[in-house]
Amino acid sequence: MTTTTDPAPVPDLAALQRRAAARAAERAGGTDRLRGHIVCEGLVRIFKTEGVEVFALQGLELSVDRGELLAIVGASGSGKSTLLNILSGLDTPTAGVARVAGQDLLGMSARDRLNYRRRVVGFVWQQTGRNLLPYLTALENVELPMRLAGRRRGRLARDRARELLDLVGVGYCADRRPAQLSGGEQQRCAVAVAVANDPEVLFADEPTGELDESTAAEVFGALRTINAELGVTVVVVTHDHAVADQVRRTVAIRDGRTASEVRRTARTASDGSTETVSEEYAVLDRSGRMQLPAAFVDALSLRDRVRLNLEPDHVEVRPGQEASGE
Ligand SMILES: Nc1ncnc2c1ncn2[C@@H]1O[C@H](COP(=O)(O)OP(=O)(O)OP(=O)(O)O)[C@@H](O)[C@H]1O
Repeated sequence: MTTTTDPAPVPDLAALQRRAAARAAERAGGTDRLRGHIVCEGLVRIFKTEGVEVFALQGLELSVDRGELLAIVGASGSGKSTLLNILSGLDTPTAGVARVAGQDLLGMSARDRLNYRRRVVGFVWQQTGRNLLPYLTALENVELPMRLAGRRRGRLARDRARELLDLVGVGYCADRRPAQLSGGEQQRCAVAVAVANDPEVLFADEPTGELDESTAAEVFGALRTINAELGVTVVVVTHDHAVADQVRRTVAIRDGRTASEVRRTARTASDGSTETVSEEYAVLDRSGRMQLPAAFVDALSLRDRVRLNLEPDHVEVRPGQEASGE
């Protein structure tokens, strides 16, 4: 439904669900796989502090399909937050390509960036206090971004806010302030706030980091619902294995690069039950560079250089020291 004052048609929940179905159909056709809803190519971010340069991202490659639910993992300092800050429009990369929903994040004007942050992407941060305003009720918190963007007002905003709180399972919290909610309830409200303006992509930085296991599962369930019901592409940075194990693809970042990824597929076992098969891949960039898993490097004490042999169906990597020892 649209009011005469609204500049653009505002979809209701049913329309968003239809849009999600259309996106799923488009995905099945494979066009998005080629384009990528989120694309990073050779992404570099250098921080300069007191004359010292820190390479937080060193040529990171990433492609995420429209409607995907992706987890990003990595040790502390590997560059996860730097990546998320860039993708959510809070920070600008030093070099490379970063494109989200067709928008080039390097060439954006300040005005485009504001619009991008209000309408194209939503975020949920680890610190619950960063997601919700303490003096507003849950319902008012969800309404606020709609009012700020001028997208929905009055009754329309209120009804939509209630729908979203219901969708993430915290409709009963509508009239409470954040201090009257548990950590998990606050984060589920934060998910509703983040999707209030129908973003294309939702970024969540450690959204379950401060929660116990069962509460974390509820918050992750809310992200999953948003992904499945509304077709929003969701990227979650997490240390939580329970979260990382539940998504189809987990990308691991090491030293500012995408090092490896785990893909999970469902398979029917011989007894008819469904089992999940996980396969780990190293990520190869456009120049043919890849990182060997740290465990492989340690197991064979690989260092400095390795020997490569091309075999008919694989590439062999052997310690380079053998040659000097001969
Ligand atoms: N504003 C900044 N100024 C200088 N260095 C920074 C800045 N932000 C990040 N870094 C450095 O960049 C690297 C990557 O940091 P980042 O916060 O992205 O890692 P992370 O994987 O998110 O870590 P954590 O899991 O601990 O949050 C680190 O070496 C960090 O010290």
